Amino acid sequence: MKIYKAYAKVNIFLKITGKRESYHEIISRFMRVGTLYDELSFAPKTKDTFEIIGDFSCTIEQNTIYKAYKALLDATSSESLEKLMQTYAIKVEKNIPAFAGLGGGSSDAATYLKMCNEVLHLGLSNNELAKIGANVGADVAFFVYGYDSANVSGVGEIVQEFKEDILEFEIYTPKVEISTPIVYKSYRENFYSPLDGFETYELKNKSSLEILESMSIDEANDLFKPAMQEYKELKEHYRAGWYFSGSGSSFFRVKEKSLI
Ligand SMILES: C[C@](O)(CO)[C@H](O)COP(=O)(O)OP(=O)(O)OC[C@H]1O[C@@H](n2ccc(N)nc2=O)[C@H](O)[C@@H]1O
Ligand SMILES: Nc1ncnc2c1ncn2[C@@H]1O[C@H](COP(=O)(O)OP(=O)(O)OP(=O)(O)O)[C@@H](O)[C@H]1O
Repeated sequence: MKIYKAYAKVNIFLKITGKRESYHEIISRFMRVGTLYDELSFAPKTKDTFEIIGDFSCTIEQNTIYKAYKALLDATSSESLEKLMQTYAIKVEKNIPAFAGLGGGSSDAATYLKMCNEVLHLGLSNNELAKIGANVGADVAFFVYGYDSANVSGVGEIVQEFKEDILEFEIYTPKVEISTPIVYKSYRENFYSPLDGFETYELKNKSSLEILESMSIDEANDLFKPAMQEYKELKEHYRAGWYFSGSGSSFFRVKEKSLI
């Protein structure tokens, strides 16, 4: 059966620009990590209920793939979608670590939406799929569009392709289970200092390499300081010259060879 790749991302920069109810508005450069992906495919079922075959610590109901199925069913009321999932399981070769700030759950959800759209000929556009996925996870929209690099804003729903050279990354994910809501809450209570319009404009137009060469880890990512405050053990893992992705716990840096 066809294998679909669900790529990881890193946040080259992530700055908060305001609040929207319990969420935060951001401006962030997302870059896809070409060498790190989960592999999704349809597979024969081993039981009668909705089935995800793979190494997950969460329940089916908590799995972003199941949430994406529910959201797609809600949006389309497609009988063929129900039939598809009565006939096949979703098999996931999980390579992207969880609680890592690499968008693994969101990427799986986006890939699942695209797989169903393709095999069932649902004819949904990327805009429609991104809207359907928005309630599953803030990063789903980026993965639906499938850009190598993009400026992402709003609470993740505005995705604008950014044309630039793709970088290769080294990624280090310490075994620290970071909760995204806890990090955002700490940011709001202890570090809230939204970026203004001019600074946002400047950042959106700089290449990822320029950004990484000109900003420190805490300048590039507003969630780094709150993550360090809430998870003190992160300090043992930080090394000079590395950057922080999303709400963590992954650190990354550009591989030497992509600088040549
Ligand atoms: C840190 C990022 O990964 C950046 O790439 C995302 O902003 C977070 O993406 P995510 O883990 O998919 O987040 P979600 O599962 O949608 O949201 C989890 C929780 O994080 C907080 N949250 C998330 C996104 C956002 N723009 N503002 C927030 O305040 C909210 O408390 C929300 O309930
Ligand atoms: N398809 C999925 N893949 C991985 N984790 C999932 C998935 N669905 C639900 N989860 C649960 O979500 C939590 C972490 O999700 P995820 O791997 O997306 O982490 P993350 O690194 O925090 O992502 P982000 O970069 O969006 O912050 C864990 O509780 C995990 O069990």
